[in-house]
Amino acid sequence: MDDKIILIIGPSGVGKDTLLKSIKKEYKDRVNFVRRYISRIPDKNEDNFFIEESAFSILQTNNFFISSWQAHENSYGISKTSIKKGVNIISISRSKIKDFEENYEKVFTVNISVKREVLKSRLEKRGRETKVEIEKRLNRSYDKIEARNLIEFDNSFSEEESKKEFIKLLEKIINN
Ligand SMILES: Nc1ncnc2c1ncn2[C@@H]1O[C@H](COP(=O)(O)OP(=O)(O)OP(=O)(O)O)[C@@H](O)[C@H]1O
Repeated sequence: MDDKIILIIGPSGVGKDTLLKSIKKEYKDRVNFVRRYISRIPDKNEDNFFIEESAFSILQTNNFFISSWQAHENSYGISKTSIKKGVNIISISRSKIKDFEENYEKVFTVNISVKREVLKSRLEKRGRETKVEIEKRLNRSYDKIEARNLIEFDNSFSEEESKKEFIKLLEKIINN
């Protein structure tokens, strides 16, 4: 099977980690859920590697990451060795799509979105950020996404419904 990279992008709080977590058990033998290195403590929806900022910069200097970025004052990275043969799913920054498209032929980018008021209520309910930080996230504006294979995914529905729709999409990509 050809290697495939499925990039998951979308604003903070849109439900990326929740969506990936919901399908993990079912797909763990068919899909590599790539864990990110993050310089903050992961919350309960995440399965990532937490490392100190100082360790992060050592890894970065030593070319450990295929892609790394800063978001909301934290560092995020994907190690080169964590991408495996077959299908890989990775939650990344929308600004880093090219890092993968330059290295892999079959890259699919799934843009997760919800309406502003849904995003607001999800961020408030999660309670990870302060009111001011939430307002900043809601007021961020986004440029047009440049991606080779861009797929839009509306995540405004219940977790159950979103999961079903996401599985449909995933099957299409895997069997494509
Ligand atoms: N379909 C859904 N229906 C209702 N609530 C949801 C849904 N999906 C996610 N949530 C809730 O919304 C909040 C944000 O979700 P999550 O942390 O998965 O977002 P994220 O996109 O991964 O954010 P970040 O990029 O900041 O890590 C969580 O509290 C989660 O429980």
